[in-house]
Amino acid sequence: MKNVVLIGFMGTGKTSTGRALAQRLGRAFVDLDRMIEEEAGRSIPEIFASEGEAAFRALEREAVRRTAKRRALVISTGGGTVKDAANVALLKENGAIICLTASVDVVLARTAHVGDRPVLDAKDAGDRRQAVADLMAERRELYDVADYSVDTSDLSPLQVVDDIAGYLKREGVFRA
Ligand SMILES: Nc1ncnc2c1ncn2[C@@H]1O[C@H](COP(=O)(O)OP(=O)(O)O)[C@@H](O)[C@H]1O
Ligand SMILES: O=C(O)C1=C[C@@H](OP(=O)(O)O)[C@@H](O)[C@H](O)C1
Ligand SMILES: [Mg+2]
Repeated sequence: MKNVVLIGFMGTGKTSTGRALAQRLGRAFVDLDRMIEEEAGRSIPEIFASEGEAAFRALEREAVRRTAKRRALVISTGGGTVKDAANVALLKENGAIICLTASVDVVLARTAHVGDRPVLDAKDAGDRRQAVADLMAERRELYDVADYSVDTSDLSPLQVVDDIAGYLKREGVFRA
């Protein structure tokens, strides 16, 4: 049984949609960020502040290594997980890769709370919209590894789940 792996930029809905999709499919759900937080006993912003991004990325690689070899999961990645080619290869080995996208303004609205997403906060030099636009442009090609993509800008989480479940059914990944 293949995993279903959600990738995409911050605020596209990977965590919330992944949880709902897992419920819909009757599959176990793993959010890599939550897994890292639970194991470290600290939040993602705390890990970034105390140990830096490189240390976070090492924890993320380890979380991917252990999770990707499991079966029949819905896995939500973090927005930067696919920066590492080895992470992508591991996740693809046994996973259907679904990319969630959203417009700059929708991402801006969904990530407006400063303090939750240290990568975006670090890039925000007073113009948060510009920070989102720049980082999104910088990372756009990384998300091309997906087998299927959904623009979530004008969809409710439920509609996103329906869309992905329809794709999986058509592809025969799950009897969704
Ligand atoms: N399709 C959607 N429509 C409206 N709000 C959404 C949608 N998907 C996610 N959200 C909201 O956007 C915020 C970020 O979602 P989240 O699942 O954490 O995204 P990600 O994990 O991709 O960063 C949350 O407040 C969530 O409730
Ligand atoms: O894009 C990134 O580099 C990051 C995205 C975050 O996950 P979400 O995309 O779920 O917010 C989290 O992994 C960390 O803050 C770094
Ligand atoms: Mg998330």
